[in-house]
Parts: sequence; C-alpha cells; structure tokens
Amino acid sequence: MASASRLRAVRNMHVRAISFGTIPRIVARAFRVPMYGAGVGAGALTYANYKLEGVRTATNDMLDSISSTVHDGYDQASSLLSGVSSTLSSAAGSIGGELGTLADGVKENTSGFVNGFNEWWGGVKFGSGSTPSQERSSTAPAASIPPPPATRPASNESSGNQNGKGPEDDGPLAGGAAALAALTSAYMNREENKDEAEPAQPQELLQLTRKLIEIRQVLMSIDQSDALKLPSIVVIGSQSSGKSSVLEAIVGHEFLPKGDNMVTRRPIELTLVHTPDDGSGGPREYGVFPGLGGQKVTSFPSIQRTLTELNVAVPSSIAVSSDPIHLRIHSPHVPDLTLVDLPGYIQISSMDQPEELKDKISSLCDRYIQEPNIILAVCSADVDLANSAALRASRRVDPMGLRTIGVVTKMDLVLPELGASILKGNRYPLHLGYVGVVSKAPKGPGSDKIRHGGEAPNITGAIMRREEDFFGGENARYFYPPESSRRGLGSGQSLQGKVMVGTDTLRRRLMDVLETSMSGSLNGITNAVQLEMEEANYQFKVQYNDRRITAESYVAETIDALKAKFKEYTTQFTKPHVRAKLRAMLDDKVMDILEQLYWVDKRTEELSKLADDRKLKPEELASYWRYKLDTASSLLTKSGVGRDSTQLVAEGLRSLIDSIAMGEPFTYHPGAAERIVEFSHALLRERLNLTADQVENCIKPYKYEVEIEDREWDSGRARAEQAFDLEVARCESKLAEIKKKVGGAWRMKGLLGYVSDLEQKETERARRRFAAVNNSETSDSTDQYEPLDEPHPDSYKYSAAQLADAGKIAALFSDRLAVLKLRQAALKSRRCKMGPEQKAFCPEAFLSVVAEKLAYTSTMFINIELLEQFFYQFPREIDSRILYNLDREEILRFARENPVIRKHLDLQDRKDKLEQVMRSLQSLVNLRQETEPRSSRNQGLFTKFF
Ligand SMILES: Nc1nc2c(ncn2[C@@H]2O[C@H](COP(=O)(O)OP(=O)(O)OP(=O)(O)O)[C@@H](O)[C@H]2O)c(=O)[nH]1
Repeated sequence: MASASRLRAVRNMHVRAISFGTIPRIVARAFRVPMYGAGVGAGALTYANYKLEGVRTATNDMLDSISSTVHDGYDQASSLLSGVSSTLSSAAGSIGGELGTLADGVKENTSGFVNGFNEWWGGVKFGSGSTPSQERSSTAPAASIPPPPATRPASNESSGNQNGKGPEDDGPLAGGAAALAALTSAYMNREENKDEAEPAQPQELLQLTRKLIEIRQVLMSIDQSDALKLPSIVVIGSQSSGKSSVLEAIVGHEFLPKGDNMVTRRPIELTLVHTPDDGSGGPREYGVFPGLGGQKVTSFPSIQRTLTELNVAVPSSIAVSSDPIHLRIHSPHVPDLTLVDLPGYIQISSMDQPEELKDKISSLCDRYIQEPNIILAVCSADVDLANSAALRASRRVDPMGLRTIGVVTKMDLVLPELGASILKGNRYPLHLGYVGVVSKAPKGPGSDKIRHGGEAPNITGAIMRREEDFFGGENARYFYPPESSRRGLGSGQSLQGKVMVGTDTLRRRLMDVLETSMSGSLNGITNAVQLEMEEANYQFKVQYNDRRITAESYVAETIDALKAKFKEYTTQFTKPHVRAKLRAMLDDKVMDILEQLYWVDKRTEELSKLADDRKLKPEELASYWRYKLDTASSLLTKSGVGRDSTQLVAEGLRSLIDSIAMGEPFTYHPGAAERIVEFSHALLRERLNLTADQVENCIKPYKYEVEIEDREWDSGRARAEQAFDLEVARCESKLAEIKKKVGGAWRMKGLLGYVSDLEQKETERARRRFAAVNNSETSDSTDQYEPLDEPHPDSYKYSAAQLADAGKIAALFSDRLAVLKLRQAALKSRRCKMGPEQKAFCPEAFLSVVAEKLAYTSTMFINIELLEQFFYQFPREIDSRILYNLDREEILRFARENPVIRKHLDLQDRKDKLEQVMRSLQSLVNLRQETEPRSSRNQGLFTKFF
C-alpha cells in the first residue's frame, strides 16, 4: 500500500489544478443705485437716515477731498498731516458756502438735498475720488455712539450749537455741522426705537463687498494663488487681548471657542453674509460650515461647540495648525465681511506646549497678514502699545500702517483720558486709525438661557449700551470733542485728533475699509482672472478638445463598461465550455480511480491477458473484475459530483468577477470593487447549495445503472485512449528528466538496480525483524544482521538518501509507464472495440463514458440553476446596488477617485468658475464705469485716507 500512496503522489504531480485558466485577469453691488440718487419713500425716518448718510458722506468726503488736495501738494503722508492746517482752513472757507447750501437743502426736502448735494458734488475738487461707496466715509463716531447729553443737540437745537450761535454765526461749515447734528438726533431717535439687537445697517451699503466676497469664495475654491486673492480682514493680537470678544461683538453672538488652554489652534476663516429677513419664517441667523457638509446650524452655542471641537482636535503636540476652519454666518444683523481669527501671540510656551509654539503662531499670523489683507491689530488698552505683538507684526509687513486698523479693547479698564490719548494714535500712527471698544460680552439672563440649551440672544444691543455708558456721560468730553474742537478741525487741528469709539463704529469702519480695498483690487483681480481663464480655456482645448464630462456621465459609462465586460466574459460560460471544464475535472477523477483500483493492482496484467482471450465471454470473467468495475463506477458517481461541479463553475464565476473588480477602472474605486465582489459572492452563495442539490438529484440514476449505447462507448473509448496517451507522455517525459539528471541511460539503469537491491534488502530486514520478534532466543538478532548498504557508483556525487529518493521516483515512473502501456494496448484491443458489454475488460472506456454522462447532465442543470440566474441578476444588482444607490455626493466622490477623471473635472470646474467669476467681475467693472466720474476710477484703497 505504501507503494500505492507513493504512486498517488506521483500521479498528483501530474494532476493539473482544474481552473478556468482562460478567465482574464482583469476579470456680488448690483451696484446699488448710488445712494445719493436712491429712491426715498420709506418715510421720514428712513429719509432722515439717508440724509444723514449723505451729509455725513459729504462732510467726510469734503475732508477727504481737502486732504487729497493737500496730498497733491505734499508727497509724504506725514507732511500732509502736519501741514494740513493752513490748507484746510482755506479749503474749508472755499467750500463752506456750498456745504451750508447743502445743509439747508437737507432741511428742506429730498430733492433739495439731492440738488444741494449735487451742487456740492460739482463744486468740490475730487482729487482722490473713487467708487460711490469709496466717497462715503464711515469715520463719523457720532453716527454710531450717540453724543453725550451735554453735547447731544436736541432736535429743537438743531439750528444752534454749543455756543448758542446759529450756524450762520460760525460760518457755513458750522451750519453744515448743525444740520448734521439735527439729523444725527433724528437718526439716533430712530435708532433708539429700533430693535436693540439690530445695529444701524445701511442696506444700500456693501453690495460691491458682497459680490466680491462671493467672488472671493469662488476663487478660493479653485485656487490659492496670490494673484487670485481678494482681501480679507485678519485679526491678530496677543492672547487674551480680546480678539474673540471683538469678533463676537461684531457678529452679535458668542460663538468662538473659549477656554484657558489655547483653544484657538486653527485659523477661523469667517465670512459674514448680511441676509435680510425674507419673512419666510426660516432661520434669521445661522452658521454654515462648508467643510462639514454645509448644513445650517441655527444655534450659536452649537457653532461654538463645533468650533471648539475642531480646534481641540489639533493634538497638543502640534498645538497650532495652519489648516483653516471655514465658517459662514448669515444674519440680518451682520455686515458683509470676511474676517480671519487667528491664534493669539504668546510670550512663552507652557509646559505642555511645544517650545517652538511662539514661532509657529508668529509665522502662521505672518502668512495671513500679507497683502492684500487688512490687518486688525487688537491691543488691550491696559497694556502699553509698545508691547503690542500685533502692532509689531503689522509694522513688519505694513511699516506705513496703510492697511492696519488698530482696535483698542478693554477701554473700560483704563482712565478715559488715557484711553482717548491711545486712540489718537500719536505714538504709533496708523492711517486707518484706532477704534476703542468695550466689547466684553455681557453676562445676564441670556447666559443662563444658553447654559440651559436655549437660544442665545443677540448681544449687540447690550454691548452698545455698555459702550454708550462708558464713552458717554462724564467721559464724553474725552471721546467727543466739543463742537468748537470739531470746528477746530477746520482751524488747523490734526485729523489725528479725531477718535473713533464703539463696536458699531468699528463695524462700519471695517465695512468701509474692506469695500474700498476690494474695490481697489477690482481691476487687478479682473486682469488676473482674465489671464487664468484664458490659460484654463487653452488647456481644456489642448488636453480634452473641449470635451465636457460630468461625474454622472462617468459613473454611467463605468457601469456600462462593467456590464459589457461581464457580458463578454460570460462567453466562457457557454454550455460546451462548462461541459469541457467539468469533463476535465471528472477525467481527473477517473484517473485517480483507475490508479487506486487498477494500476497498483498486480493482477491488472492478468486482466490485460484475459482481454486477449477471444473465447472468454464477458459473463465468464471472474467476478473479481466485475466487482472492481462496480466499485470504480460507484467511486465516480458517488464522489459528490453535484457539489464539486457546481463549486467549480461558481469558482469560475467568482474569479471572473474578481478579475473585473480588480481591473481598471476599479483599481481607482476600491469601495465599489468591494461592493461588487461582496454582492456577487453573496449571489453565488445563495445559488450554490440549491444548484448542487439539483445536480446531485439528476445524476442519481447513474449511481445505480448506466446504460451505454455503442456510439457512446466508441467515443468514451477514444477519449480514454487520448487520456492514456497523455498520461504515458507525461511519464516518459518525467523519466527522461530523471535520466538526464542522473547522467544517461546506463546510469539510470544502475540507479534502478540499486533501488531494487535496496528494496530487496529492506524486505529482508523486515523479514528478519519479524522472525526475531517471534523468536525470543534471538532477541538481540536485530543487531546481528549485517549492514546491507553498499556504496553506489554515484554515491560520491549524491548522498545515499538523495540517490534513494531519485531512484525510487524513477522506479515508480517506470512501473507506472509499464502498466499504462499495458492498458493502452488493451484499450486498442479488438475486445474493447466490441462494445459496452466488454466494460469489465475495459474499465477505462466505461468510466470515460460515465464521466461524459455526468458532465453533460451537470452542465445542463448548472446552466439553468446557476448561470442563467446569475447572468440575469448580476447586471440588475449593479444598477440597484451601485448606480441607483449613489447620491450626488457619492457620485462626485466616485468620479474623483479616478485621477484621470479628477484632473479633467478639476480643469473643467476651474474653467467654468473662472468664466463665472469673469462675468461677475466684468459686470462690476462695467457698472462702476457707468456710475463713476471718469477721474475717480481706478483708485486704490488708501487714496481716500490721505
Ligand atoms: N473688561 C473688559 N474685558 C474684556 C473686554 N474684551 C474682552 N475682555 C475679556 O478679556 C478676556 C479675553 O478676551 P477674549 O476675547 O477671549 O480674548 P482673545 O484675544 O480672543 O483670547 P485668545 O483667543 O485666548 O487669544 C475675556 O475674559 C474677556 O471677557 C473689554 O472690552 N473689557
């Protein structure tokens, strides 16, 4: 039997793994009608508001104009500021009459105002005009913080002033101021009657800013290059200087991360979108995190929580990340602004912070304070400005202070006279000036509400009241210079003597500066976008021949291609193909059975001789051989053919699907590939048992009786012959291989003799051992037998064990070849050709016929129960589980997984967005050209501030 198992090992060396080797491997302002010409009809208060704005604008524009005139005469800003007084008084005299006319006109009616304004407009030299909004000034503190009672003119005092003189007494400029005061009073009364929470929000303002903010967002989504950057306001300051409080005061809600352990770890890019209440009942105020799915977050405490989580997610070992958090806040109470909150400058790192943290924060801030951004340098009033990290940083990049606004927080913590002197900016002058605020969020019933999960109230009103209390009353004399001082402006006081206070003033200041800055960037950005757009169009033409694609079309094409590939490969599963595969599997089984029952049986030679006996009738053949044939037939039919054949076909299908899922383009879509494999395998699992049972049932009859026709016998015998030819050829080639290895025929012969001797000696040893065990007297006889091993001529080249192994294998192949040739001859004998009744003489032919019948029947049922079902269901499952199951986001993600498609989509998207931005910019440029005097075009940001 040892020999039998060795022979099986030899046979298995020839058994090719049954596999489907042929399965491929790849199985913006609607430029508001200029406010001066805007329709006025919304009632006296609105009307007064307009006038106030107009007069305020006119007054400030006059000053700007004067300063521009002065500027024309002086090269340096510092010379302007020191030399302005004489020029200013003469300039004031020359335009005072016009302003008086204007103020009178204001008192009369709207058209009077417009006419007066137009007169003034025409009369004043615009050395530095710019957009209508640029000509507007927001630097009038009186508009935001009501003048103190002592100085606040009552409405019936509107024609008077502090000295009890009429406007005429003090000249036209004072007259204008009186008109301004009267309107201020009316305006403030109106403001006081308004919803506390709602700050003064000139609805006509900032359309340009809004459009450019929209454009900025589009540009940011396609390019981070400096050429395509529009300005933003960057908030810098030392830790705890009050940056967050200022931003929250502007927004009107507490929403920024708070905590002791440096909770601002990432830049927060904040876009405020003024969204008037549309009366639809939807949320009036909400935040949107574009990076987190773009859902509306209507609760400011939730926004705060999200921001805190996103910040503290930065590991303390890194402490600061440059990856910005984008947040949009929509509210009827916010202006259109873009702001960036940055981590506060620190002096020294604490124990749990990296040592280089100070430098990291500094370089992060440095990246943001580059042009064209506006720097909001937040300094605490109770800390000497000389120690302000924010001012130091801004000076490095903006030495002239042309794009830096100083915000002095915590004004309540210093004496008012000290606070006012800081705001005058004499020590560290900034052209955009300093604004003093008291922006600490009030604690009150609102806080409790938040703590209990309620909606947070708007804090703007409370902050404004607190600021009014602080900057008004007794302290007003420091922050609101008396009228004589204001007039003093005209008699030579420095512009720097003006102080700006209050969060609302700051808000307006920011709106104005940002708008002016944006407006100044208009031409530059338009040119840059034009260039980028042309380049993108060119690339799109060259690379893709203007062929547009969509993520949806890519998904659809991919699915179609998948189905087509699947269909193509299914041709390998036609019935003849499947039958051939099953036949190959069963033929292999037949060989195993023959080997097991015949080839290792010494009497097989005898069977071959009996076949030559012409007189011997089949029924006369010894029952031994007939019984052997029945056993062989049972082994074949009862070997689990149903399961094995179904498994084989299912494996083929699995390999097919796997090869498709692993091939292009699914190499880019591992998620989809996994899903395809998953559901297809599940489908196969579902069908496997059912099909196997069906097949097993259908082949059941063959387990008991196999009827064979002559025709079937002939082809069975022919196939058996072929199988034997192949087996003989394999044995011969194997022997030739060994012969070559050992060094030729005679050496081979010697080796076989050597092995034969060894076997004989082994047999002798076994015999002696057996005798020794049976005979106690010769108990030590195992040691007595002489050593039988004799050296082989090749033993100097190979070890005895190697020689023995090679020899044994050679002997096995040699024996196998002998028996195969014997049976080959029998198959070709006359008896075997006679027909199926000779089956006991020719078991090879009989088993071949049975294998063919099993393969045929199995194929038929596998085709019906497995293949047809799978081929029908697979394409439908692809549709339902992949195509129809993807939402828009998933489709986009799927398409972008393919780098080729991603590149195509990115360029197409870039081209489209640049074209869209270009259209918006072009309409803004056109509108500006239509609405502006030729001389006032193309002015930069800072011209008006000189
Ligand atoms: N008295 C007073 N306290 C203020 C004022 N503004 C802010 N604070 C307080 O100053 C502390 C720091 O204010 P924040 O706004 O958190 O300062 P910050 O610069 O954002 O701090 P970091 O984000 O840690 O850098 C808080 O306790 C505020 O309540 C103010 O105008 N007056």
